[in-house]
Amino acid sequence: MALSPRCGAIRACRRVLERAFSLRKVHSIKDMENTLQLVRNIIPPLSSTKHKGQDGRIGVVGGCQEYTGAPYFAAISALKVGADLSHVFCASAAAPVIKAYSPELIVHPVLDSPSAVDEVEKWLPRLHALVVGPGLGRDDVLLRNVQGILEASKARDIPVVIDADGLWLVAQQPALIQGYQKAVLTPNHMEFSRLYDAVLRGPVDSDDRHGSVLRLSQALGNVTVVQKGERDILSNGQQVLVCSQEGSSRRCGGQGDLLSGSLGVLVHWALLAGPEKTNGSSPLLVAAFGACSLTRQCNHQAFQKHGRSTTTSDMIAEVGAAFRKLFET
Ligand SMILES: NC(=O)C1=CN([C@@H]2O[C@H](COP(=O)(O)OP(=O)(O)OC[C@H]3O[C@@H](n4cnc5c(N)ncnc54)[C@H](O)[C@@H]3O)[C@@H](O)[C@H]2O)[C@@H](O)CC1
Ligand SMILES: Nc1ncnc2c1ncn2[C@@H]1O[C@H](COP(=O)(O)OP(=O)(O)OP(=O)(O)O)[C@@H](O)[C@H]1O
Ligand SMILES: [Mg+2]
Repeated sequence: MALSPRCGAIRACRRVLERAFSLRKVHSIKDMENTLQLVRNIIPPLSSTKHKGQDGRIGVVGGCQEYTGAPYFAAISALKVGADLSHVFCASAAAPVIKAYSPELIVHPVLDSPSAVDEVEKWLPRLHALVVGPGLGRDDVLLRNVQGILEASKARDIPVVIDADGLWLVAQQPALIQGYQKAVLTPNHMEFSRLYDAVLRGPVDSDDRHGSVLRLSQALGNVTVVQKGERDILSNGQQVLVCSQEGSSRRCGGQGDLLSGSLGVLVHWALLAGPEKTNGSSPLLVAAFGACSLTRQCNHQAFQKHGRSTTTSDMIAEVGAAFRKLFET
């Protein structure tokens, strides 16, 4: 349908206003430092009176025949950031491989079983957060099971970070997370375009990344969205944050898995701390800002040592030092 000139002008005017609105929210270095302080506020103190599990029991749902690295990266990152226990719920073919990478992960070969939803549901009361999607693949049986796991998690009010092929599922069925206030989506460039197109029925305006993230979050009922990229743009439909922590130009696969695994723990910590500790800001946005900053700092530090040969394993080896530098200053 052709637009009347008046309608076109109104639309252009709206664009300018929206852009100005989102640009106002661009984070200055001072804002970045203030937000990092909020992340510091949500980190639970280490204490000799705590028992195993109190600082986080995280579940990663993903891992199939093709992809075993992604769920490993996410689950080990959760542990390295400070969770006490990290579970992986994966397809049976992936389980021995993931177990062999690390004795520190608890690996459940259940995702392709006919009773997958029940098997995972048994563990849900013991989990603080789920990270859904790293290395999940797009097999229909697995996706159907993950749909059931997401529904069961929502029914129990468990926070969920949705990444990678979990976002593929959400793009097919946005209703799955519509309005769920404890969901955080972490799309890369492609995943964001797919989601945006599915939910808003049109292409992303590449000149207006802030507005696009804001609109997607709003259209999903204020679900928190983290668009990863040269700068990470984060929104809960009300506020837009930008994370431009220095990283590097090295773009090896698996960095997003480090981010989603870290975020699983930080989401749990942020919700436990509550808005008093985040100065009224959304705890989930603060957690997401923390995970983005940490991932980029790991990338920066690993690149200093390894240059072009940097891999995600090198970044994971930097989690402890990067965490101290950003959050324990
Ligand atoms: N070692 C592993 O097991 C890994 C497995 N992975 C898994 O691989 C599966 C597919 O993930 P993909 O991320 O490939 O998802 P997609 O299949 O949606 O592909 C994303 C595509 O977007 C492209 N892209 C990324 N950023 C871009 C940008 N800024 N501009 C233009 N193009 C851009 C990438 O080159 C890639 O081809 C997921 O299950 C994921 O978890 C990845 O996490 C990487 C590591
Ligand atoms: N151009 C860039 N410059 C600097 N950092 C970037 C750039 N693109 C992505 N990143 C950072 O890399 C991390 C992972 O983002 P990326 O877009 O690679 O995710 P992904 O494609 O999901 O990764 P994965 O390979 O794990 O699936 C994020 O912390 C993001 O901030
Ligand atoms: Mg990814």
